[in-house]
Amino acid sequence: MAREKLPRDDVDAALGEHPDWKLTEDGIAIERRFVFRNFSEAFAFMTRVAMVAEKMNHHPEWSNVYKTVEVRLTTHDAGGLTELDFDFARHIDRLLAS
Ligand SMILES: C[C@H](O)[C@H](O)[C@H]1CNC2=NC(N)=NC(=O)C2=N1
Repeated sequence: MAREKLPRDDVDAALGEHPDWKLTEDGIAIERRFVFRNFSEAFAFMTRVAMVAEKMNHHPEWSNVYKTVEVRLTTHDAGGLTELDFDFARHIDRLLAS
């Protein structure tokens, strides 16, 4: 999938399909905060997301404090949001459900 920056209308439409993700202030990324029962579950989630990132060759900007993981998705090569970011968000949301 090309790393083509999405027009704002497409971003808004995609955001509608991913209600748990918010557009960042700078408008070039989407972000979501996950809170788990403990550090171990948070880290297990990060390990699974890392495997998806490697498979997609598309990597998150993220932070972890104890049982909280904050994830920011953007396409560095495009300087903004692409389909890959929303694909990645969908994969991440599915991990939560599994
Ligand atoms: C060379 C390699 O394919 C690129 O640097 C990939 C790696 N992972 C990436 N991750 C993200 N989020 N954006 C990118 O543009 C990107 N590019």
